[in-house]
Amino acid sequence: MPSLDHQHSQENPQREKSGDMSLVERLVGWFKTNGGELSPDVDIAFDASSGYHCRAVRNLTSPVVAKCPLSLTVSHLNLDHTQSLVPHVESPLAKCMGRIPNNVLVYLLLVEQRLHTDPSCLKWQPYIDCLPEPSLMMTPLWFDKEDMQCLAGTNLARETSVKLDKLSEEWNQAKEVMESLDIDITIFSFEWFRWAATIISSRAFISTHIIPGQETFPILFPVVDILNHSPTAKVEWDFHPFEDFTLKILSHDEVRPGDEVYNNYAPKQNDELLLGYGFCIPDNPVEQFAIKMRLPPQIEQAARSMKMFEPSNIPFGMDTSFVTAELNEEPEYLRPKGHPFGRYENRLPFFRAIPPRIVHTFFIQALTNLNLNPADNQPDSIPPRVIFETLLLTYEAIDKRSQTLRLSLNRSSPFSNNKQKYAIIYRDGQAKILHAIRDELKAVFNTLRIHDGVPQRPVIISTTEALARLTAEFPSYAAHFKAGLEGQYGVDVSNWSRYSADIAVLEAGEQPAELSVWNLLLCLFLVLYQKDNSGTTREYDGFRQAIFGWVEYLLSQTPLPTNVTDMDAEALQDFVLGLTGSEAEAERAYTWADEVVDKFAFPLVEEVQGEEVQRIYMYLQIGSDDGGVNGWMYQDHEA
Ligand SMILES: C[S@@+](CC[C@H](N)C(=O)[O-])C[C@H]1O[C@@H](n2cnc3c(N)ncnc32)[C@H](O)[C@@H]1O
Repeated sequence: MPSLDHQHSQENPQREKSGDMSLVERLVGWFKTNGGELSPDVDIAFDASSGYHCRAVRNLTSPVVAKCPLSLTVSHLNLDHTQSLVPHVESPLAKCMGRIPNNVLVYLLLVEQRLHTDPSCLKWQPYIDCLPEPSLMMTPLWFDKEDMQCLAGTNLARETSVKLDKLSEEWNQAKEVMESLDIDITIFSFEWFRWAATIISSRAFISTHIIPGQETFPILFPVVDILNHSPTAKVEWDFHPFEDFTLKILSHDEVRPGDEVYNNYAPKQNDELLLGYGFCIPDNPVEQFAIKMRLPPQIEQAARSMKMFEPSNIPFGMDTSFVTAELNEEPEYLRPKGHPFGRYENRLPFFRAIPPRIVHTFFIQALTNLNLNPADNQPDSIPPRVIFETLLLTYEAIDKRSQTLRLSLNRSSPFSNNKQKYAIIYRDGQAKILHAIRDELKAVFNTLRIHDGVPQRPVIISTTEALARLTAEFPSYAAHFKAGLEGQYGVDVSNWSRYSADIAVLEAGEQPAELSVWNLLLCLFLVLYQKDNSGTTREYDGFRQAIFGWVEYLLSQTPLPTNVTDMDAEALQDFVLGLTGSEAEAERAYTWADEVVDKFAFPLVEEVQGEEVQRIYMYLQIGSDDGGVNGWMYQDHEA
């Protein structure tokens, strides 16, 4: 297959010169002669970064910038000889009507108009000659390997290959149909097919307003489509059905001579702009982060049978319309604070960035993780423990996603081309949103931390705080436990910051230890609690001691196991002072602690002196006091 450049330079050397003003003059002449209107106050200019565009040459005397009659439009309809809405073109492609989808037929028509050498077949030549060349195409469909690297970690990286696959499938099917109809396909190729698809995605309008009452299809309006996009342009699209389309600038008297006159393609996010048009808007105000998520089918089925998709069972005051909405492949969007579309209704401020369907998905998973029956939960009084689990699952998913799309700091190297420039604008904008939402969720964890004292509300703690409580409440047991830690893990327990630093280092290495420390600690806590209850050691005055309160809470969530794991109970003696009970009791305590850790412990990355370290946390509350209706969940936590 000859290369594109070679192919088109052979046919028409003029076409090499994008920006050639004689081509524009020819286009405008042709347009006006055939019933189009272009304001006398504007001209068409060209620059390398945004191509042809419209510019005011003087103050605008009227809002009308351009008006294109239906008769000049390009669409598959031109191949349909049974209609009289638009002129017909004589083309063998007419035989493909009904055999090739309309949106694909228009690609073939464009390629034919672009490459056919017989002038008598060319209906829109002045227009086609001004369309950007393949070498100027900027959408990811035209990215090379290096350009694609700029999209690494973004949703568009995948969508680009999905779109290319779909296009290639459409091309293969179209080719098959043309061959079966004995159409000469020498001028057609996938490369030109891709060019035509890009022309349509970057400049076609939808037919709905000019040809109402018919299935929607893409339609090109020559000259009107020369205006570039600005998200702040105030314009009116004035369609006269079956007649013409006029593009008007509202507040036209604000446009100064020399200003670019913009269209507004409607609020579009950078993924849509980049994929369809090949450019992006820096700091695009409507930018969101697309996310697709489904429950595993079995869990979804079970949840449905438990009526969890009934609107009356949707928690947190969320909008319930998603339960009846058609499930499709469309993504949903994470919305950062201050988004112009507003955020999602939710009684819990930290969930307002997240679409209700996604929160609901994690809510169901949270109930599953906690072995709770949905019927026991009133949607308007969900226990904080369940809220916390939902938050944790949401955070973990967003945190994981944000690992694959890091914030890029101090980008200093220049872009090697405009494709990369726009790809990076999009990529960095996406990373900024994702990390802002991750930080918003993470801020809740920061408020739930305690560093000292007996907590008066549910908390999250690492083994550092648990050991500190142990030292305060049971000093001799703590001393024994710490000696065990030093001996077994080589950590320095002489003060809490040294311990934290050492355990974090182990966590990052090949033998992470904090889960095991939790296991041992909880085992000790239980032993202490049981001793106390049996009245053999000391008096227990209920909630004044955090450790006993925590054990009671954990026992309410995870009862003592009936089956125990075999273990070396003697090894426990290095940590649990005076472990004189039966071996079976020690094994039971250890098994219980293991189950609790397995179910409730979670990793959280925190920043210590500018470095990210991972610690293992537990959610704990004292006894049954879950923080009440005005608890942490209803506060707005600053990221
Ligand atoms: C409808 S056409 C506008 C006319 C186009 N400039 C041309 O040369 O024919 C849309 C294309 O214009 C360019 N474009 C539009 N708005 C832009 C903007 N704000 N910044 C950069 N390029 C823009 C993109 O290449 C886009 O695919």
